[in-house]
Amino acid sequence: MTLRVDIRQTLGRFVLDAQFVAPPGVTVLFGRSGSGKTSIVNAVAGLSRPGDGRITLNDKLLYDGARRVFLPPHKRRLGYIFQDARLFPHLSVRQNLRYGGWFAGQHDPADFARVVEMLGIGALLDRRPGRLSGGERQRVAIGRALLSRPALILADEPLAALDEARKAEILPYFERLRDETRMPILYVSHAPAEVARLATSVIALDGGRVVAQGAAAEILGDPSVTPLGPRAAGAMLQAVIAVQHGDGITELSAGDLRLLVPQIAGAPGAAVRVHVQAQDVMLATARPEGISALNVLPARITALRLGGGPGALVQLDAGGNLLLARVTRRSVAALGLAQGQAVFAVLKAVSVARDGIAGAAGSQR
Ligand SMILES: Nc1ncnc2c1ncn2[C@@H]1O[C@H](COP(=O)(O)OP(=O)(O)OP(=O)(O)O)[C@@H](O)[C@H]1O
Repeated sequence: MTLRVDIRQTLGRFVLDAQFVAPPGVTVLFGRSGSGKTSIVNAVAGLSRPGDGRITLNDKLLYDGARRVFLPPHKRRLGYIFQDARLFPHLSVRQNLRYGGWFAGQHDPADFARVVEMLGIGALLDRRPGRLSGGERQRVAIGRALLSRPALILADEPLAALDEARKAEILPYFERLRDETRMPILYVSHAPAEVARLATSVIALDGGRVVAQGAAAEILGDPSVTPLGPRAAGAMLQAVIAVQHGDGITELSAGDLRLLVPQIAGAPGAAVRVHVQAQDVMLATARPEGISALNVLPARITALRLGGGPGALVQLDAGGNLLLARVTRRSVAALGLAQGQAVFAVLKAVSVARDGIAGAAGSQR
């Protein structure tokens, strides 16, 4: 699946002027509030009509301003997951799920059973949505979207209305959606941890424009792309489980790096992704001794971005992986940090999530 978007739209005083290509996988529209994420989703869904441009999904033309083509929403084969689950309150969970299949013109019992099992909603089938928790309702909404056999799922901040515990409950289901069904998803988020866990590619938005697009690790590791500001910056490393140590430590391998994290479940070889927030990385010009941090990584400075205030973002190459460190300008001057310099990165905290079919999940400090 490849979605191609090239649209211009004036919404009051806001001008959306966005061009991007969403390759297969989870493409996250990432940007602060008001950057135009929902406006793009609405245009792709056919809920709004851009003033000009073109939208295609594979070979299918959804919208073409010049040729006056506008495919109505129900002909676009899209599955929707909103912030609020929007289930039919008078129907049972089973009927809500069947509605998805009915919309696709078919009910495949094997498919139904597979989706119910994947989302762990078998025990809820006879309940009405009013008697479900927010997290359960959202799992049913994911199931309903899947069973409509869409060509693309649109997920507009599907976790935003949930508390932290419910978010942690739902995120693994989106990972399973990504890794097991390979369903293409256009996912709206302004939460860096969510982006680091789920994104295959990232489209960074600012003021209605695409400021960067590319593979998740590359965009998240770029100090010049900080849609939410440098405080929220953080890199994502793709790794595999290398060794399960007897003392409750898991050793990961990422490029030429070895990382130690508190134990996460999974067999050696299982793919994981590691989110390292820039504020959790300290820099030293010599290898620090007598330090409690498990991960002190040799690295090289590849870019430096000085902010307008007291802060600076430093991009590092550590064994072929991009990392970001947030330090003060004062430290940059005191340590004489410069591009090309060899340093040691001290990781104070990382979080680890599954990545790919054989993955494992967990989050550690
Ligand atoms: N129909 C409309 N008329 C006027 N202005 C609009 C309309 N729709 C959206 N806007 C404006 O366009 C801008 C982008 O809105 P949009 O909802 O796409 O942003 P967003 O990135 O999804 O934000 P959020 O994360 O808060 O949902 C906002 O400034 C909004 O006020």
